[in-house]
Amino acid sequence: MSQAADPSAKIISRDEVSRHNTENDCWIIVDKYVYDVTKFQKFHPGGKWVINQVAGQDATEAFYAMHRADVLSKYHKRLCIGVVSGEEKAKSSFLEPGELSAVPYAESSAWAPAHKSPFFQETHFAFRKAVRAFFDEHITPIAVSSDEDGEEPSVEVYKKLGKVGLNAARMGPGPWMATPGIELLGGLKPQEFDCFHEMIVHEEFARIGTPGFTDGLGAGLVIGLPPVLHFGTKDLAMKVGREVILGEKRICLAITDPGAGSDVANLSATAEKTPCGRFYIVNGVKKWITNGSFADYFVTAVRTGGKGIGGISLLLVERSEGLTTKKIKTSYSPAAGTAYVFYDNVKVPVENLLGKENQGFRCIMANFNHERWMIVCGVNRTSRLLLEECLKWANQRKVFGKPLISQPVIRNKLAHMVAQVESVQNWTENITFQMQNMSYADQAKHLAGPIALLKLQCTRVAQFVLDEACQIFGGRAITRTGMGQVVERFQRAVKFGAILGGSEEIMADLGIRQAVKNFPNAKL
Ligand code: HEM
Repeated sequence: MSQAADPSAKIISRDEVSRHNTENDCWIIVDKYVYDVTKFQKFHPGGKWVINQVAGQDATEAFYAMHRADVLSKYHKRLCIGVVSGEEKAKSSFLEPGELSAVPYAESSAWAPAHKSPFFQETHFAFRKAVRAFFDEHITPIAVSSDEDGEEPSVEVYKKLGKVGLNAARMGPGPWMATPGIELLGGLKPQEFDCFHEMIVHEEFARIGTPGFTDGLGAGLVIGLPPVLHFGTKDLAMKVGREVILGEKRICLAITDPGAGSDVANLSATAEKTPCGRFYIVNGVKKWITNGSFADYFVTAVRTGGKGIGGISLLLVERSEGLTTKKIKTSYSPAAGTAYVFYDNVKVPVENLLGKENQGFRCIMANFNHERWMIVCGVNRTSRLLLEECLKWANQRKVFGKPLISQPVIRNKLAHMVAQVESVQNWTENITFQMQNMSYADQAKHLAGPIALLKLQCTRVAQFVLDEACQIFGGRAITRTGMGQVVERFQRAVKFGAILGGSEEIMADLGIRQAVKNFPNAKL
């Protein structure tokens, strides 16, 4: 909370607070601030009785036993009437926008006190701070309620992200970073932007802690736009790239047929050329298309040739006559805009072919590496967020008269969570370094296997972390509001990463198949 927005300029003594100790005149202290909760009591979700018990008192300990710190930042402006005298300079319990968490392991090691990183340098530090501040100020305040209400992000939100380069950044380094009309955060120059800056962006999106709404914020763009930029004609890449990067239009990737799933080679949607040769006519259905319900563009996998991978092409289809979408009720938030896409004789200009006809499978596979790596960055950041929640909770929650963290069984759980999250982080940074130093084509050749295995490990770890987090939070982990809400939300989304972009089973198989390719006298 910035000082400018802080209504607590008035200095109030503890004595003065203690005189406001009745139901009709009720002040409390939390941290260094004084709150007048007289009117608020009757709206308090935990009831007025609990608040009355601490009227006129320092309620800091009681408060933190029951709430997340962000509850206070939400109500601070409305209820705060001053600061306790002599404590004006004490550190605020709120993080300033962009500030790092002081909880151990809440940030990756590059950001930990006294640590150094071979990968993250000055530009990354400034960039992370600015990106986080942007999210803290513009996105996080609407994220929880949008996730809960299933409200899709508006075009205005997309435009906001576009203006500061956060749509472009999710494509990775490339000429699109210099799209006119965007100004990168943290004073970063387009030519300085690398894969580690991109990693930061994916991580900060995930740190919001609302997987459904966060997917609504452009998961479709991250996987849908790269094929246009890499395999579309120059004109198409320029036009669509600009519109999507600036947030004026939304895009999604429509590969999965209801019947094919991970078995992409067997998809059945068709595209037939018109006799004049100028259009394709597309027919078929796609399912589980993230952002499909509000997308303007659909990068669609279609069958243009015979059976198997040799008959697949990739087409950019605009929302137009014959194309309709219908929302799917998923376990995570409808804010992700997950949808069916129906194609009924949709006419698509041949110039919208991405790559070559019947060679779409290659484009799809090349795109998968980036998608899987992006999933890893986001999922492991969410695991880390859960870890932070658990550390804070175990520290503040008292059971049997002692903080939860004083129980060896809880410390043991936390130790395994930390060890696993940090392992994935380090492997991810290594892979990111390889990506940074390989061409897009070389990445497809050399990193498909390692990225697949990394994704497998990452989503296994996420499920382990989530399972332990549930045990640590107990009933709160299955409650949509309150202390365990981040854990609860992740329970409804954890399988997303384990299935999308290739299931864990496919990832394991691909990883080993790729490795076997390089065996001398390979037997597979
Ligand atoms: C500025 C003062 C306060 C505000 C703004 C506030 C706000 C809230 C909110 C929003 C909730 C709903 C759950 C959540 O989202 O976390 C809640 C629940 C609750 N609050 Fe407060 N609260 C305040 C002070 C207190 C105090 C001083 C106590 C106890 C002495 C207290 C005890 C509780 C309890 C017991 C619950 C229910 C928790 C649960 O269901 O697990 N609150 N409060």
